Amino acid sequence: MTEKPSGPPTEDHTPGDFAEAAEPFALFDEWMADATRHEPNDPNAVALATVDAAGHPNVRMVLLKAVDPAGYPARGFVFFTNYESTKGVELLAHPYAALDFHWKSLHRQVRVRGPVTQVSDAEADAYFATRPRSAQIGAWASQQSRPLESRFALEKAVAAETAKHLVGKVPRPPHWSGFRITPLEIEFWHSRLSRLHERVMFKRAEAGGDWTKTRLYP
Ligand SMILES: Cc1cc2nc3c(=O)[nH]c(=O)nc-3n(C[C@H](O)[C@H](O)[C@H](O)COP(=O)(O)O)c2cc1C
Ligand SMILES: Cc1ncc(COP(=O)(O)O)c(CN)c1O
Repeated sequence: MTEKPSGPPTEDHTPGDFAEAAEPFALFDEWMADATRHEPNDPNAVALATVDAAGHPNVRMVLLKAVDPAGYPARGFVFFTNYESTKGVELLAHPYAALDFHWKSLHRQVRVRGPVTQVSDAEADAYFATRPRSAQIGAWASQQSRPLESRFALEKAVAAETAKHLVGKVPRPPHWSGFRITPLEIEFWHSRLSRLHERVMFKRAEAGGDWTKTRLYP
């Protein structure tokens, strides 16, 4: 396969030396803010890796909905899904995950690994309440990741749920909620010329612990 040029030289995409950062959360916020300005869509899209009961990896995209502010005990990365989906079942059985953000137009990648916890009902309710009504109905209608007989069967389920929730607020389905990944590792990657990329890994032994920072060969 011939390689297409991947845009302008990238030396200038990250002014300053991001290896100077003392801790990863502020740097992540900066990079997410840059992505929000530059990516054409879904700057918060992230690949989420889990493992199944056989120890086999699985990966799919989700949308990052929050990064906790400083001071939050299990400060981490939050997304929402159906707990009965494949990812939901895998995370409930083996609550450890990896994330991979790739902001193509910025030539940047951030990788995260850490233990996973369930968000509180209050957090899930608060986020669910912000979703468009049609997406709230969809959360009731979709048995995510289970076999669907036909598109018509889904449309019937949507119609039935719409009829059930004609008036008033749509409550959050009990099986629809969020997961929080509390990072013990965060790696920042920025492409440089000749594949001599910049990599900086932050690690800590436990949530709330001190970060160590290491440069890695590209
Ligand atoms: C850009 C993008 C963002 C997505 N965001 C979510 C999300 O936040 N939550 C979710 O449940 N599925 C999301 N999906 C769908 C998932 O990738 C996946 O198809 C679905 O959740 C089923 O995954 P599972 O069978 O591994 O549980 C997204 C898909 C794409 C392409
Ligand atoms: C099935 C599903 N659930 C949840 C989400 C999360 O995003 P939102 O809450 O904005 O719908 C997505 C985003 N594509 C999705 O596809």
